[in-house]
Amino acid sequence: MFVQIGLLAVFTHMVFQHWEPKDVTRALTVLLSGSLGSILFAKSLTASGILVAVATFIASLCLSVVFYRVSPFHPLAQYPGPILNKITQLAPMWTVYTGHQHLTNHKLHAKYGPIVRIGPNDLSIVDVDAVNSVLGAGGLPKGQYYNARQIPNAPQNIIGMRGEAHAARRKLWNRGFSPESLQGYEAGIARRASQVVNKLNESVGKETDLVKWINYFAFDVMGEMAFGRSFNMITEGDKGGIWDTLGKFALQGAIASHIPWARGVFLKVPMFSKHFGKMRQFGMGCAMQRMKSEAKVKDLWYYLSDEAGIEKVKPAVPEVSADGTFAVVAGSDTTASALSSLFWFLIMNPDVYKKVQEEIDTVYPDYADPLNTARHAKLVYLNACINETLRLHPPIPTNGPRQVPEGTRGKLVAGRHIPEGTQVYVPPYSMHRDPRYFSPEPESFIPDRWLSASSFDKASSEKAFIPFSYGPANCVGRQMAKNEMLMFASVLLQHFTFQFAPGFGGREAEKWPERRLDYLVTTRAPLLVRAKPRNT
Ligand code: HEM
Repeated sequence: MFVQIGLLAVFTHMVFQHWEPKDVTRALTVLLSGSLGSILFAKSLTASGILVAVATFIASLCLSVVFYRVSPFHPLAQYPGPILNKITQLAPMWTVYTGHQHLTNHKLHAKYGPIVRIGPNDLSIVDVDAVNSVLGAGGLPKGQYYNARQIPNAPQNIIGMRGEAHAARRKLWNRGFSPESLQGYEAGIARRASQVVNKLNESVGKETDLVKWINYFAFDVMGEMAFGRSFNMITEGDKGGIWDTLGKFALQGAIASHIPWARGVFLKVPMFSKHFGKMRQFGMGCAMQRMKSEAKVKDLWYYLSDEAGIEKVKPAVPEVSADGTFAVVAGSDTTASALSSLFWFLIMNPDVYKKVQEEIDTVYPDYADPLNTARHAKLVYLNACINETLRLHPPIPTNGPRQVPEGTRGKLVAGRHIPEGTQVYVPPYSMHRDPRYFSPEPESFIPDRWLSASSFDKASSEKAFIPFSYGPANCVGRQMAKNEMLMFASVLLQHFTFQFAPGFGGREAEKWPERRLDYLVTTRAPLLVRAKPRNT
């Protein structure tokens, strides 16, 4: 009996392997058929006989999977990695859950080299060649990981789209980030930055959480930019608890991405579906309100819904709503993460802080308007500090994987053959700390390395610098993010001197980066500071 059931398990495994389940129903069907099949070989048709047969089948199936994944027959056998990661997707899922995916994978690269097998069918590649061959035009499409990033039964937003559908949607997005469109958003950014200055003035002499104000700023900016109305978080606080929802949504999305085929079941559990549902409701609410009221400026909705009537077929409202919601998530969490880290680096590095301060005072003399973007090009050192921040603390440290399409003969990446079906990560966090591309002292905050006068090898580092990803699905909002960061940092640095609050300095402040959790976008712990006015 054991031999027959063992063979049945191996056969079932082969079925699984070639027709990997796309949803849980198919997975259960295969499993149930196998279990029922095993009953045919049971010694007796008593309850215990059936139980032994089914248990033997399941145990044999698991063993078959384990042996195959660590065997030389597996297509990724030539790539090194921890044995547990080779065996089960649960290992990378656990790493994601801890929030230290970027740190764990970075250590794995230090141990195993530039290509690591981080999951049974997943590779992480740290090599500048992968930037173009994986992410670039003619590279690889987004992996199945992205299927789980969609809210079930909701229309697709741009992040999960591929190929021509993606290109068509991206055309609408590109219009929303043309130089003219970006100029249209500046007044809103300036208004919100000034509101934060007012709030910090109210907190003078007291400890305040800079991360909170940055979060509120980024969210209000995106509300106005995407839907033509601010969420008024700076003035009224986060009444709907949306930042809490965003954090949980990010964690659950990150975990679900590792089992995209089981997403349907995962999201039937109320604990998990709650936050997806709340985000969807939030987006629909914003969309409904936007449709009722004419926007005073050309917001992102204007471009995404083609209010100008350029397209032959107008985009459907649910799709525009899905993209609008995504814009708020993609644009606020990332920018807020970068700004929080920028201020942390400045306060931690007083010499750098002093140089930035001097530059701000020179570029905006006599209290000239620090929100004047025409002077941004002169903020050379601040720009270098932002680049260095994005290098060491990329807001999307691991990024989502691309996948070698099934039915192809694989893909050559960094001189190695990557078999079909493999998901490939090109993690910014590890790329940005690789001494081959960023030397000397790749782990240190040295903004000068970005200055044109520095002796730093910029040719190789610029190719390896991918905080906004690369290629046709790179960040469409990168210029807006840069404008926002320069405006916000300029105005705050002109008005205040920042120090860590008493009780937050020392070890507490040093440990702050460890509390940046990588759930695709990083979540941040509070950054407690004291803002001292500079009498502007
Ligand atoms: C410092 C701030 C930002 C960083 C570091 C950043 C980073 C990224 C990265 C790494 C990706 C690629 C994600 C992937 O491949 O899965 C991406 C995509 C995207 N980002 Fe950003 N982002 C930032 C700000 C923004 C802003 C302000 C917006 C405005 C709405 C935005 C909108 C988007 C969109 C729509 C995509 C998807 C593009 C596509 O699939 O074609 N991002 N971003």
